[in-house]
Amino acid sequence: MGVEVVVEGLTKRFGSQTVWSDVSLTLPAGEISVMLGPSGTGKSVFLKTLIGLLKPDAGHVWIEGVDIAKCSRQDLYEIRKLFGVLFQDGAMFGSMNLYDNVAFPLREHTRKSESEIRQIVLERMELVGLTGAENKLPGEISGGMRKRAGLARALVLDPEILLIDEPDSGLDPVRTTYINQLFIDLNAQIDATFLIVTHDINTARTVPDNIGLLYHRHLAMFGPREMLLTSKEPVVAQFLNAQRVGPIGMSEEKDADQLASEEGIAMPPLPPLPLQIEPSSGIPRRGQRESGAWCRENGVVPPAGSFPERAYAMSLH
Ligand SMILES: Nc1ncnc2c1ncn2[C@@H]1O[C@H](COP(=O)(O)OP(=O)(O)OP(=O)(O)O)[C@@H](O)[C@H]1O
Repeated sequence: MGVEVVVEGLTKRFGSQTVWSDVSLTLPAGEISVMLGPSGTGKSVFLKTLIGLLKPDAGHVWIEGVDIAKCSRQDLYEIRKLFGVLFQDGAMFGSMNLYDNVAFPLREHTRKSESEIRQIVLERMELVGLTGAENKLPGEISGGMRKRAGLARALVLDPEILLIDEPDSGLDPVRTTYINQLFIDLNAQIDATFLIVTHDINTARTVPDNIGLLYHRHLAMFGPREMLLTSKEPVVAQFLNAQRVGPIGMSEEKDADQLASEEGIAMPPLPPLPLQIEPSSGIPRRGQRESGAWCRENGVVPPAGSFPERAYAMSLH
């Protein structure tokens, strides 16, 4: 089972620029969370701070009783072994074939024999659908394959926490759907805690158990998927439904004139809530909740046409 990540009052500055301040959230163990936010709001900086590559100016990141923000180098080294990280471009070594790229963390961080390494590498490559591509160089394969190779490499040390930065950037919609299904299936299989940074609204609406939104130097909201998808909070509703009307402008916040010009233009109604993607095995993930459960428990009526209505209609036939 993955481990919980507790973030408390986290603040990060570069010189006089505050990237975000007072960010508090808990990534529940074994669940999938997605972090959204307009460009430049510090999503990548947030991932790097969680893994201790960047030091926050204030706050804590608690993992298994250790505060990443303040711990010793030795503790950080140990805690990092819990993480698997997939960077945007897969971050492959260009001169090594995929096999050697995927084997790299095992050769660096373990004393496993080459035959043990071979078994793990081939298993992980099979998991991400790259069997047969072991001898290819990163430059010889597509962006989608590079991402999957990066994922195989992030998985070789059996991570408890997977941080994934924009897995869908540069991928076509079909490949994005495949990689999203892969995340759901992986989560079902390895039970790690996932945090995915994405700009893809469809991914955010259908993949995670929880959604967070960074906006204007703070965490606007973090919580269960259905909570954010039904939220009428203007920033959240605008972002999750990709609308132009709302407080978010082309370059961050809209100014008073822009907002005044939108007065009287109502936000369009929320679209129906989609079903969450299920594992292809048909066996529910450990952290999976029934679609509509959050809405029911919190007395929220989902927008017309959402999953519960459909499920209800189907159960009548
Ligand atoms: N090492 C650094 N030194 C100084 N400033 C930095 C550093 N890393 C990031 N920044 C700044 O922090 C801000 C947030 O950057 P970050 O890459 O985290 O944004 P993002 O939300 O991931 O953006 P995008 O969605 O466009 O990838 C930016 O203004 C960036 O210029």
